[in-house]
Amino acid sequence: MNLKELLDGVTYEIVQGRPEVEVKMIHFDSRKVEKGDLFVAQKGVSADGHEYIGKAVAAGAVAVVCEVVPEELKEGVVYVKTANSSEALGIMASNFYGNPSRRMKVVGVTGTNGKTTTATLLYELVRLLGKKAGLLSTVCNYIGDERVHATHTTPDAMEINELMGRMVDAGCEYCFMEVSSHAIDQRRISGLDFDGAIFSNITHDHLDYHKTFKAYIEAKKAFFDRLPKKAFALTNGDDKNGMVMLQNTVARKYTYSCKRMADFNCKTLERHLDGTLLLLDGSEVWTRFVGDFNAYNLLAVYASARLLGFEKEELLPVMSMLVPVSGRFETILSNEGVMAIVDYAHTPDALENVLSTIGELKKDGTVITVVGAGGDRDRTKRPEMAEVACRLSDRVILTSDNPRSEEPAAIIEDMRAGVPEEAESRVLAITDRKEAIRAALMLAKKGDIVLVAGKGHEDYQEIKGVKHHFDDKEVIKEIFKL
Ligand SMILES: CC(=O)N[C@H]1[C@@H](OP(=O)(O)OP(=O)(O)OC[C@H]2O[C@@H](n3ccc(=O)[nH]c3=O)[C@H](O)[C@@H]2O)O[C@H](CO)[C@@H](O)[C@@H]1O[C@H](C)C(=O)N[C@@H](C)C(=O)N[C@H](CCC(=O)O)C(=O)O
Ligand SMILES: Nc1ncnc2c1ncn2[C@@H]1O[C@H](COP(=O)(O)OP(=O)(O)OP(=O)(O)O)[C@@H](O)[C@H]1O
Ligand SMILES: N[C@H](CCC[C@H](N)C(=O)O)C(=O)O
Ligand SMILES: [Mg+2]
Repeated sequence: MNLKELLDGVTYEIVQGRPEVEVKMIHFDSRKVEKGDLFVAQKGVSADGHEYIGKAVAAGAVAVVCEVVPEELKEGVVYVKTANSSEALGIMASNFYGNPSRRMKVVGVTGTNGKTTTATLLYELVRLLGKKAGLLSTVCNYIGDERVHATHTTPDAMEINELMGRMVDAGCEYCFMEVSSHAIDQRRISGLDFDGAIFSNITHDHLDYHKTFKAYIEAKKAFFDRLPKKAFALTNGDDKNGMVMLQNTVARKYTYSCKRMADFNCKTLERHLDGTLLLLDGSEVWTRFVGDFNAYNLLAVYASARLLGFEKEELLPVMSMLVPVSGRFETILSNEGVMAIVDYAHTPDALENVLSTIGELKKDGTVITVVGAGGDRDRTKRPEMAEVACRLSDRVILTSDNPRSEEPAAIIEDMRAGVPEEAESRVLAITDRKEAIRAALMLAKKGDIVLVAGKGHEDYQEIKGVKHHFDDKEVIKEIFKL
């Protein structure tokens, strides 16, 4: 494709050369550039791509898109200046792959918690209704039935469009995707043609990246601000910041709520450990999901499907067929009657929701929580997570999550700061996650519940740059001898 076609929709200025040059591939990492490629220089968190323009050109780049043009220009290379390279990259990535998002109904889900659940259930729902669909999510990406390994919650702009292009080729009519706040801020989604956006909730997370809660809200809101008129903007009316998302959008605005008047409503009628009876849009529906927070996810799924044009009568029976996503409130019962629950709760709010749910549903017996916090991520959530765990469980074992580049013991110390004095005797710290899980399961007696939180579906533990195989469910089954 030639550079001029690629730049369609981008505001730019040609500083040197002619835009008719043929481009083989687009890269934003100089280390991947080969002869005939285009290099896009963007400012990142730890580096600035502009410093690698020389390397990219030396590797054979025929064109460079950047915000600041280098002082020395190499002859024969086209230099393009634009105000925001990441924004330009999104648009060019879409053009490069033939704008696949315009050829499907694309719905994005944003929010601190519930993105994977909501996006995955929408994907499952339309497939149960006989439609072909794709999914971009934390756990796994899907092109119809085909699984594609996921490295991010929202992939980079090139990968998004490459995957969407394959979805279109496979005949997918729908694409559901998680939209992380990092992705919005880094413009990984710019250039995409959305048909709908869903906001689940916003609570404490990612302050390492966004710095303030206000900036975190603004990042999420920017997704709604940039929606086209034809799209629906569906927000959680019960979240404190739900209406903020709709303030400046030109999209069609809708709300969902379990507590007040809204366009779509739901009420929990009965709570059980194996499911929940809901009053959804005025009709009783049995669902295989546990926890009031899942009523919100299911309501968002139902409302979105209605806004995509599906009828209530065809939707309700299928809502009962949906099953939980891997690593979200998954229960494993031992032969001795101890129940382990694996859940991906890795924020204070998620932990609070899951533990409150367990508290409401358990009969007698105690609750033991095994929890850690990720390294190289928001430090300020660590003591809050420990506080919630202590408040809502009888015993707590603090352990490692993905320490990444940090010292596991130091992360546990950060968590310890949130342990109230009264709870100290109920808290243990065991750095080795497997030993921590083993200790909790050994302490538990018949009727007790052990929550293993934070890693859910993950099948690895990242320590100092190396991903070691680790799977909470596998470990539990091994210790339970199942
Ligand atoms: C903090 C963050 O989000 N970083 C993402 C970002 O990288 P970065 O900004 O650190 O890049 P950088 O290293 O500063 O480099 C800046 C630029 O120079 C280029 N460069 C760099 C070195 C070089 O030799 N040559 C070169 O050209 C880089 O390619 C880049 O374009 O852009 C990269 C490419 O898109 C991402 O892979 C990377 O994700 C990192 C690995 C990551 O861990 N991200 C997490 C925090 C994340 O994105 N999480 C969210 C989910 C969060 C949630 O809601 O739970 C997600 O969507 O997955
Ligand atoms: N609607 C919700 N509100 C609050 N907590 C939720 C909600 N849905 C799920 N949770 C909790 O959050 C955890 C993560 O859920 P899920 O994977 O759906 O969220 P996510 O937004 O995709 O997370 P990530 O940011 O890591 O991609 C669940 O295991 C559960 O503990
Ligand atoms: N998408 C989230 C996942 C966190 C999962 C938890 N296990 C951790 O490693 O902190 C993040 O990158 O912040
Ligand atoms: Mg997710």
